[in-house]
Amino acid sequence: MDLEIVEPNICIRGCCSSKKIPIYLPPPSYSLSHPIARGAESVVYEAILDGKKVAVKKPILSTSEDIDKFHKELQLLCTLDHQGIAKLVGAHAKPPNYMLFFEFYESGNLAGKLHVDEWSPSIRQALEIAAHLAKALQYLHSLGIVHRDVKPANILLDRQLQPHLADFGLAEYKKNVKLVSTENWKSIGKPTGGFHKRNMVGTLIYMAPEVLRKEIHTEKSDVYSFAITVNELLTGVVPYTDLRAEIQAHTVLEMNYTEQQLTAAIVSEGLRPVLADLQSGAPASLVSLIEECWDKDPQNRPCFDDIVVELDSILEHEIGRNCMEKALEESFISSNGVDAANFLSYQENVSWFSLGKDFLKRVPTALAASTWLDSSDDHVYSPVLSWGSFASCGRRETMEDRHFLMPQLCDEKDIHIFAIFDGHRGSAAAEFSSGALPGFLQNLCSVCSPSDALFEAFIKTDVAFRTQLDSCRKRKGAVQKDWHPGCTAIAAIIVRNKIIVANAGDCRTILCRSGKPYALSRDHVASCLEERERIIRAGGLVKWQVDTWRVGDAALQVTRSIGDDDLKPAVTAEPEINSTTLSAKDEYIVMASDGLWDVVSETDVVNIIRDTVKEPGMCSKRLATEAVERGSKDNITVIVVFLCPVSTAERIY
Ligand SMILES: Nc1ncnc2c1ncn2[C@@H]1O[C@H](COP(=O)(O)OP(=O)(O)OP(=O)(O)O)[C@@H](O)[C@H]1O
Ligand SMILES: [Mn+2]
Ligand SMILES: [Mn+2]
Repeated sequence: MDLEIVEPNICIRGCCSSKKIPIYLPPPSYSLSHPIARGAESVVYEAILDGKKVAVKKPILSTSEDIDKFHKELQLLCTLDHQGIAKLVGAHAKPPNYMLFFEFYESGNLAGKLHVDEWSPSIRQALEIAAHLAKALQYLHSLGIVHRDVKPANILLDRQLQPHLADFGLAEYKKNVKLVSTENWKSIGKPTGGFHKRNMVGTLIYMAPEVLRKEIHTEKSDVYSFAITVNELLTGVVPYTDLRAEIQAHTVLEMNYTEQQLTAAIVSEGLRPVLADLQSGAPASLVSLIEECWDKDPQNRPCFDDIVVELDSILEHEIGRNCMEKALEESFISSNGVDAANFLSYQENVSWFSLGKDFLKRVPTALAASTWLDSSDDHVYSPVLSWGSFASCGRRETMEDRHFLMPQLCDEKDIHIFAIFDGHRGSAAAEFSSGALPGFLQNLCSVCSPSDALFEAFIKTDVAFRTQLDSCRKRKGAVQKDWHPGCTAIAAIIVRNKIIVANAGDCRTILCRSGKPYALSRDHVASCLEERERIIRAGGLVKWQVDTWRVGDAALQVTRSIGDDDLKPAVTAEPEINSTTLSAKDEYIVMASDGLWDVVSETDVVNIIRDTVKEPGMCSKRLATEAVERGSKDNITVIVVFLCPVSTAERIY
């Protein structure tokens, strides 16, 4: 952006000057459109400057100290030029309007991206953001500047999701930082109850122990905040929001935990956020770098010169790994003969999901008028839904669970479908079913009731999968003859105030009604007498093997499933269907694969959700994490659907 510079380009006080950035933008060159953020100390607007979209930060000036602060921020910004730092393009540095003009970053700040958009970056994306950020901080520190407010809300993302460090409101030359004086604390906010509290908590979770003790802030304190931020990026969890019970409260943000308690725990007990876990794919070297960076002793934390080198090498390794996997896939695809060594990778390379999805042509949305809403009754209770999910492979090496969330089926705002498939003997059946079931349901919704549609869709999906598997077997060598993948399935349809759950296998759905859990499905396992008798009547074989009742030679524990063609028809795909009418007493449903229910009881689930921020994605994640911690050895998938509005205060902020 080449803007005309009016000489002398120096502020009234003589402290801010620049060769490139105009300090007195003439009012006709810009127009503010609307505020996009309101901070404690400023309002940020979207604006147009010389025909280009920009962001304008306009400080709230109430005292002469505030004007000093503006000059300091401008002075620093004029000296900075780095692609990892939010770019200042101009200023208006005289009364009555003090303003800073920045390049506009389209994807907002990292806090919003993670917790409002629920973006979950790949390991590679997270590493790239961390590396860019580390370089920006390395640059700042090389100029002798400490930022002192590194946190996701101050990291802006452009369209390509590259990070740009922003908000130099607290930045300072190292030589000028004496003590973190109360002056900084004063400037953070006038202590007006709720706001003050919220702002303090939002900030203090990123502050290093020495800063919390009001000792000196050094560049190592930025290293600490950087570590908390990168860990948040990897886990997607707001720091300290899923603390264990031993420390009194589960969530800081619910304010059970006072600032003083949290500060004390961080400073004296060495409390830190839950570290990113290796199961999620975070490289071990990255996890230990985070731990080093948040060491309680600033001297033990590495400097950004070292962090940059380390992150670059972790990133290179990660890219190398991705390339190798890709090369393997490609070499596989280009080789025609599929030999035994390739067999495993073949199973994984057939896209069973696409096969399922393309199995029948879906009805164009406009045509698929559902009859489910026809029996309209004007006075029925209508629940207000919000939903979220979380899936983890837990301690297993592979993930065989699949799930889908299909709110607003066929654009109907009152029809929602959610489903989980738990694969066994490979993930093929689960993958295929998650692709195929929605299409079948969509086709059936205009011709039969929701429960009939569910019943039919389960059967059709099972037949389709086994047909598909057969035709793969016929293509010579493609799929082994004795490979019989299967999956359990649970699906819930919510139509206005009715919920209908279809289940085949041991996934489970519960409804929390007046604070108590009610099962909306029954587990189909061989340890259940009724199911055992049904299998035998259908000509199947049930034996006590090792520790429990199991079906057939495959020794399956579940008695109903999609796929498992060696055990058909005894192991049926016919679902059992339950339904209920919802009222204001109904709070939420939880659907999960057996990986959760094996170790967490229905009552525990209700208790855990009670203590978790009321955000369905976070509740799902919290339940799955709990199951892993309790030693679940299985894959875990959880879907939480709230049935009544949850106040935003109880959600994230
Ligand atoms: N250049 C920009 N492009 C897009 N959004 C921006 C830009 N600058 C700021 N914002 C938005 O405004 C918010 C506040 O900006 P900034 O942190 O600089 O202000 P602040 O008043 O110092 O805030 P705080 O209350 O955190 O101290 C950012 O988190 C971001 O969402
Ligand atoms: Mn900020
Ligand atoms: Mn600020």
